[in-house]
Amino acid sequence: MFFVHIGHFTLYLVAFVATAAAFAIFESYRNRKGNTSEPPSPVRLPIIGHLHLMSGYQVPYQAFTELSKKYGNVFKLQLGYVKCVVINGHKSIREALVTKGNHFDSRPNFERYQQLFCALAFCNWSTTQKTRRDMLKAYTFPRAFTNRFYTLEELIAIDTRSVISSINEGFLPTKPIISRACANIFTRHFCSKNFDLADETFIEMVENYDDIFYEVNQGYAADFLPFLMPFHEKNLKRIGNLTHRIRDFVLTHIIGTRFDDLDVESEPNDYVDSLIKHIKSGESPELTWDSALFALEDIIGGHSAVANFLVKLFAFLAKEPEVQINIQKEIDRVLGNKEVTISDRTLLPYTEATIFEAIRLIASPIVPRVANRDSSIDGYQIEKGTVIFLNNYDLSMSLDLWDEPEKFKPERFIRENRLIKPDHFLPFGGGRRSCMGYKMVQLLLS
Ligand code: HEM
Repeated sequence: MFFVHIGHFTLYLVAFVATAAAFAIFESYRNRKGNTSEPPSPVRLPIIGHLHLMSGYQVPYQAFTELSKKYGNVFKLQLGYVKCVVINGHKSIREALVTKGNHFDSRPNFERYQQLFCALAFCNWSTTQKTRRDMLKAYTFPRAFTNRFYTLEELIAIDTRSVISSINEGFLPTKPIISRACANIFTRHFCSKNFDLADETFIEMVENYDDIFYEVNQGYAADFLPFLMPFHEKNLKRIGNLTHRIRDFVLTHIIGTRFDDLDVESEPNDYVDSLIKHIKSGESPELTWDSALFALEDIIGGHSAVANFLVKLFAFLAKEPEVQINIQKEIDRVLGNKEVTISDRTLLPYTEATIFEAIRLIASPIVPRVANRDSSIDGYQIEKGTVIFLNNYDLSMSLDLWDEPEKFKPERFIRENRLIKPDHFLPFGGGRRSCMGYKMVQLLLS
């Protein structure tokens, strides 16, 4: 009887071990395709998955950095209904942005973004997106010492003088003045349209953009758990209304009769001309007037990014009197009493380094990507459709990459009186979806 019992027990044990082994083999087979395996992942909760791991941090990217200490550079998170992979570390981030940039060039399809005009930044990669980017390049990356460059230099100088005189007159708070000046530089540069900075309709347009910019930068649990979206309905309606107000402004005060008036044979004067010319001459790929307007609205909205950055830059400088003195000394030494213009940028490495340092510390996130096919990063398998978070915060703040990363030290970007940009400094992303405005940011901020 005892032996019979032992026999049954042994049989159960063998069956259990065999089942467990089969399961383990199945899991490992499921996790391995070729020589890649699935990225590690923390234990997840039902429905919310790993969303709870984001709580207690100012920004999710701080949570990603903490998790990377336990799970390594590439790990998997289930954020509500959305399958995500977080990528940390210079080598892996470069692999996703550059080496396999064409595998990770799509953007997440969050319902909230559909309500905002994110035509350029939140669409998937396509020939239309490539064309829109190519068309923009002439304006966002004006070649040095060309007519377009000098025109931009002149209009930046005019609006900068107006900001300085408003500040000298004690006009406070400064953010609205800076935002309006930046918006006017953008409307003049991309649309050849100058506005009176005190014009009520123009001011309303600038405020609407600022509101939308704030909204785009918020992360909602509802992005990952769409059943929560009804709780945001009122706010989304409000934001939707702002986008309509901006469309009205663009059509009435910027486009007017330009679409009908443009002679397709003529050279485009600005970005609006380029868009209209493309549509009217039926160039390929086809661009609808609606999507062209979205792209235009998106690019005018770039002024909010610059204005918000400038305000943060001034806040850093207010806390760093030493840096202010160094900048002033550099300008006095190099330019004397001459007004600083964008052509002088390269002569002022310390001033440029201050801008880099502020950009590093702000560490704005790289807009999430989506894998457009089954691929891999650092040997880990990434499934098509996975949302990819590239942890730029880690690159900007890592103790391994920067000396005293919490401190504001522009001199870290200078070697032998020359500006240097380390390879791991990627504040504008990289590859085919990199920031379209980074050159303008550098020109405007200097
Ligand atoms: C300090 C200011 C700015 C920062 C830190 C910044 C940073 C970024 C980053 C990290 C991305 C994502 C890149 C990637 O996925 O690899 C991006 C995308 C983009 N940025 Fe900026 N940006 C700034 C200002 C601007 C301005 C002024 C403009 C417009 C003139 C602009 C236009 C764009 C566009 C159109 C995209 C989407 C490109 C695409 O998806 O194809 N940005 N930006």
